[in-house]
Amino acid sequence: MRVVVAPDSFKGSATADEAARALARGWLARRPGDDVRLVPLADGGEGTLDAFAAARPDAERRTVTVPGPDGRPVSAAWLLLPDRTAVLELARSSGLPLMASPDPLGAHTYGLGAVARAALDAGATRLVVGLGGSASTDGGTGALRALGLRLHDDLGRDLPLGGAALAGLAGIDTTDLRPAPPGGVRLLVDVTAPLTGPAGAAAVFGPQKGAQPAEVTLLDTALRRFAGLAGGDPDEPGAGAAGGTAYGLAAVWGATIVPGATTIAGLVGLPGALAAADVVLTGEGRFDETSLTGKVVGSLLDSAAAAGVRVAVAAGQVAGPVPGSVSAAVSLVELAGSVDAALGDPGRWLTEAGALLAGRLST
Ligand SMILES: O=C(O)[C@H](O)CO
Repeated sequence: MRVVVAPDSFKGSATADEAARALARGWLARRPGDDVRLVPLADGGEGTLDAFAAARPDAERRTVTVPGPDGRPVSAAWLLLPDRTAVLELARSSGLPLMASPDPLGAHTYGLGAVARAALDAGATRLVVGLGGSASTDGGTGALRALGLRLHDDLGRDLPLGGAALAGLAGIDTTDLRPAPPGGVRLLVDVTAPLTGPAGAAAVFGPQKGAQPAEVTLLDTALRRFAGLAGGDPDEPGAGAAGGTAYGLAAVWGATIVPGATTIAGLVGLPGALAAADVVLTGEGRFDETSLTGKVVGSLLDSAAAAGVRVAVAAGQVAGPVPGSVSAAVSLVELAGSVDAALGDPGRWLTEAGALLAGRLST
């Protein structure tokens, strides 16, 4: 059988590359004669830079120290390609795992803007920015402020950083905003969520950043206030990515929003790999209905169906009904017996899952 192993990262426990290797090890233990090709994926969130780096060995890797989402310094990597395109990943500078403790109201994206500034200073003429896995719900205002935007209250005072402060926003001043690079800014987004409302950034992703229901309401109101002054299209699919960073960068900096999963899949050669495959083995930390809204596994299900390739899924957890387009699914937590056991040795359980799925798809 010709097998493509194309997982997303298992956030916090295995990179996409580590997951692909472990799944393939298990598969080959059960079916040693198969032709197995590894195509680790990403969707704009964590792992995006690695996916680009693997696909573009000519990229120069740089790092810069910037304020993280809670203000503590972080060292954030980014890539400079020979054509002077810079590739940035928000999760590296402003991601949820960088927080010492959750702060859904105060966490911010200032660090992302500082990385963008460093890339522009280094001569980048075009930016590609992976958005997802953020700690904040600040509409990208932190990033824009690092680039010179001023946000003030009705007394003309600068607002503090963070999403909640936007509830007191009275005016936006772009006088000192650094212009976007001539080649433009492309945002690779990990979700199709709009900025606000029940399917928006605060309602859907606020709770995973620690927001309680009243805080979700406050953040949603704050984002609406920002959108009321910044214009643009808060309903554009993906505007809600990374706590609304996609919206902010699109509305204020003229950035373009594109689906991260399909764009990265194209870049790393997934369509060609699928065309020559019988089975694709994918996976992610949690497989649930949000997986089907622009994430790696959902978009891979669509591509595999179009290519007539069977799909097997290994996920840390499988929640809710498994779609009919999936031939077999395995939960690492069920395999290991508990969340702690699964997280304690992800390589072992991914390998076991690979072997189990090879057995199930043999019939
Ligand atoms: O960062 C976030 O808010 C989620 O990954 C959705 O983009």
